[in-house]
Amino acid sequence: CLYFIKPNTQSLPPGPPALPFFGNLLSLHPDLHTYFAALAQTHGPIYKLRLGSKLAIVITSSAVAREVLKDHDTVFANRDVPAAARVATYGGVDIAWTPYGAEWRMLRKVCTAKMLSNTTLDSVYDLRRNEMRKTVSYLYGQAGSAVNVGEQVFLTVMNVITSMMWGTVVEGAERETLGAEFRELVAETTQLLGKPNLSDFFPWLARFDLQGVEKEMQVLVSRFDGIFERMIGERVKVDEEEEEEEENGKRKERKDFLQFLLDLKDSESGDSKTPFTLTHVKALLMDMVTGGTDTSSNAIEFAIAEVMHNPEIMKRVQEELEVVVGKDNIVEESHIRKLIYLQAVMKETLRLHPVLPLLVPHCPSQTTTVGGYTIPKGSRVFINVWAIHRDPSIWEKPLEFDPTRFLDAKWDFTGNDFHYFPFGSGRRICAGIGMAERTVLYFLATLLHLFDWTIPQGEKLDSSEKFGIVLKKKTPLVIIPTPRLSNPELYNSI
Ligand code: HEM
Repeated sequence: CLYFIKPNTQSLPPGPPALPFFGNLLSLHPDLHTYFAALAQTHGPIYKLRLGSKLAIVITSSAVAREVLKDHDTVFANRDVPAAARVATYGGVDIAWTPYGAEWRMLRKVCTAKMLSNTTLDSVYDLRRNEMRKTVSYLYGQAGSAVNVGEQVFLTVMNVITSMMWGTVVEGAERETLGAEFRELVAETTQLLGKPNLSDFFPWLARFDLQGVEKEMQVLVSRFDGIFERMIGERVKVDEEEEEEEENGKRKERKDFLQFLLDLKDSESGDSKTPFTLTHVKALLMDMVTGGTDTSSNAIEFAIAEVMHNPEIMKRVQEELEVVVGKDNIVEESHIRKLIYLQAVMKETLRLHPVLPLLVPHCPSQTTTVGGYTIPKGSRVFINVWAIHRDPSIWEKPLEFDPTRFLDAKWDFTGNDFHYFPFGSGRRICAGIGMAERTVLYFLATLLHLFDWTIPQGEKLDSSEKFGIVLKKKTPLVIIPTPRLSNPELYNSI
């Protein structure tokens, strides 16, 4: 009898009826995360959609996510690279899009063991601090007027990232111009990456680039590339000029990413089978500017909006800051580990608004059985972490913003618990967790310690979401800062 109720392991998962040729493409809703969650109510924790000739699998349960990201981690540690992403990353040679294998392992190692390791991140704290202080001083000047917080935070995160990349090369006015150019480029790139592209749904049409997405992306990439080339060129020139000083022992020690990557490229110590090339340097820089900016800044924006929504929570955050940091002091990164409640606020923000709500889609390198169904090689697998984070069978009052659920330290960012994994899990887990934690917590702590925030008269606070490659707030958070502390020096201590 058991034989009959066992799912047929040869069958594909269920799914909504599909049209010939287009499949389910025409009924897709732009807010994919909520649309996918609604379909799961009818079709269950694992279902299929036909997007043109591409098979998409949507996973909406903690147990099935575990099968994919843990039990079959190696098989699913691959990507189905969209045409636009391939162009954006020098042919997909960055960390996020490289297939699972030796090259990816080498890039990941460069990134996590060196560039984004705690030791390296500690060593460039000054750069983060400087940028944060500049923003504080700007906000102080804006006291009483409405400020677009997301824009300011994005700008600051972008400046932090670029100064970590090549902080010691670009200074003064050039920094400002470069920052603005990057902002525009990143916005256009993410927008283009999120645009549905026929080339991805009908791969045999890809070579025609019917919507011109690849062509547009190529233009953006050449602009990025121009900047990367210029930075690398300037760095190499300065290096040569300084060779003499080095002989006299006077050469300044540089510790930014660009220097680290260039040294690595030139060193013979790399793995000879998977050499680290100039293209890799550029693709990694690209990952940093596109992957590291929007994600953290949107998380910060959501966190401030949620805390403002809940005055009791704001009070508790500010009380903790007064105890740990004090009223005549500024927040330093060293305070963060003692800000237990604020850490819970970050976790709860990423539960309710995971900024990559469907992770970065995974792709099995061989046909595999998951949840009793066949997932064919090459399908695009979406894991709806957004829906799992709101699953009422896991979370009590899932729609309520309540940081206390994280106070007993039960959940962390390691991806070991498939009830909570905003950074993903397994081999492809986010490569920038340490950096994201530092940035989000340091920024939140500083902004909430130094300022009270109010909504302009007649405006309403809301924390609704708009789907994109990165989940954003539907309406930007435009709010008024009022200095909380009496010592003006705390606001101008650059
Ligand atoms: C709040 C901030 C952030 C969140 C929530 C976040 C989340 C994620 C998620 C969900 C993934 C995909 C995991 C998967 O494939 O299953 C990812 C991948 C990645 N993230 Fe993040 N991220 C954040 C910030 C950052 C930062 C600051 C950096 C670097 C500076 C970064 C670099 C990367 C890279 C390189 C990957 C690709 C990893 C791979 O494919 O091996 N992220 N991130």
